[in-house]
Amino acid sequence: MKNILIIEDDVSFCLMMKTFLAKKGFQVFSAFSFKEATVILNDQQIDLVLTDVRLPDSDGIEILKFIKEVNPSTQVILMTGYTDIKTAVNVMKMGAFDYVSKPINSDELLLTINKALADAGKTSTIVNYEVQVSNNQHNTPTVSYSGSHFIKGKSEKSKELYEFINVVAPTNISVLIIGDSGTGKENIAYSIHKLSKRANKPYIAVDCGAIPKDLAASEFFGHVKGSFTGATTDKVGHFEAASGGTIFLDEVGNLSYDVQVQLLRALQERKVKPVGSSKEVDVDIRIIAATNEDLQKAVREGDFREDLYHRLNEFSIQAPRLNERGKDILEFANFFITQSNQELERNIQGLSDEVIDVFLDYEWPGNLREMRNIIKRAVLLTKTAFIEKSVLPAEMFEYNVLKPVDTANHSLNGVTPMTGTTLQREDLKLYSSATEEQLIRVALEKAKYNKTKAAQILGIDRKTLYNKLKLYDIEL
Ligand SMILES: Nc1ncnc2c1ncn2[C@@H]1O[C@H](COP(=O)(O)OP(=O)(O)OP(=O)(O)O)[C@@H](O)[C@H]1O
Repeated sequence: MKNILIIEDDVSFCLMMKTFLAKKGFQVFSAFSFKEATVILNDQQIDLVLTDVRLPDSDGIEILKFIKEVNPSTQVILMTGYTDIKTAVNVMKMGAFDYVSKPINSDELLLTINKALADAGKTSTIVNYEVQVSNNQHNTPTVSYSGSHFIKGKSEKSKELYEFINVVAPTNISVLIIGDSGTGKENIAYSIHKLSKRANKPYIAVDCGAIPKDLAASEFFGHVKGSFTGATTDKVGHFEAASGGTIFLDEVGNLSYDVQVQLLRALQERKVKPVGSSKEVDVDIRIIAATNEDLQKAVREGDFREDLYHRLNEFSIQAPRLNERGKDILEFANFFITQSNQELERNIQGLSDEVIDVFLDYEWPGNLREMRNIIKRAVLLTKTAFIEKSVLPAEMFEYNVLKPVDTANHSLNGVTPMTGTTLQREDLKLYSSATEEQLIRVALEKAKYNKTKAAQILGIDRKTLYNKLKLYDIEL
């Protein structure tokens, strides 16, 4: 039986989830604060932690750091409202498995938990590579990758991206893929490998954020039996395993300084020495790295070695954000609908016209990963043939209220009504309390602290606004 720890300060919600997961056959522990959680994490062998991103005494980043210190193989899933998506994405960069948006849908949660548990312990993936170029129902060229397919897109940004991929792939030069989380960097790396001369040799993807500092040398270079406590057998490292092929270093900015030194040496000398061994092993690898951090800044601040940076960045590719890919957005949406239909055995036909507008208008801060998650959830909840607005998460509408106002079309004191309608009175009720507080603060700011105007912006009456100011202890 797998052990799950829920960390959530909303007591009734926490208990509700506890009951739900216990019914699904898990052994469930719960904590209402970070402090309580640390006691449980120290005492119990926890397979998966389901945690709110924001707790009274801590936040997602601190929680993840602690968990990874106590037990690096514990999977972490974050629960988040819109205002915390940025934090959730940061925590994912540091090794959390995924995030689920509030309000939580139980089926979606269960799917994510099962996936995380099935994935536990993997810091690298060896991919089977049978590339086929095929056509999906939208006539978009796709490349097969571990049984699923990928879309290239037809927008200018997408064309430019694949031009770069095609140019650099046949060479042996190191590529640094830079881009926000969820933009498809891993897919780009794999496409380069597949189009290279090494296509029939191993492709090994290493999540640098998930490797504990102390084990990094052994993970990369291997070890011999008995070289340290726990080294009960010889182990081949990722470099040796990838020899002849490609190694993909995801989240390369997360490597500790010591490991950066060792990595640089291995890249320069093309030899590695397993921990505890006196023999060096020749390795022939092509290296592709990815980052969603500003590595140049990290270099300036002394956190990332300049020589390694240049070694990795012989050629750089910028992964475009989803909202820069124009009409490709709808192709990606159809692709994820087909994928979710298969996964969930549904038969959703597409997006309603209204949802198409929402999708084209939305910022997609979590890029392709966010779209995949939103569509999976919508496919699960949709009872009709087409996905309607009612099954989209509230954050897709909140986003337009909260995002900076930068075009002339915005009205009503800077609040952007979604798809041409004004923010409805009921809308505020959909939000979780943390988001609601944030919305109120933003509205007040936009209204220059004029309460009547702020109430108008929020679509509530002044009395309700006063009550909420009191509720959230907002002083003006
Ligand atoms: N071209 C594509 N077509 C269809 N799906 C894609 C494509 N590229 C990426 N995806 C999907 O989008 C999601 C995010 O992709 P991926 O993990 O490659 O992003 P990433 O930029 O590496 O993210 P992170 O920075 O968080 O590691 C995955 O579910 C992936 O399957």
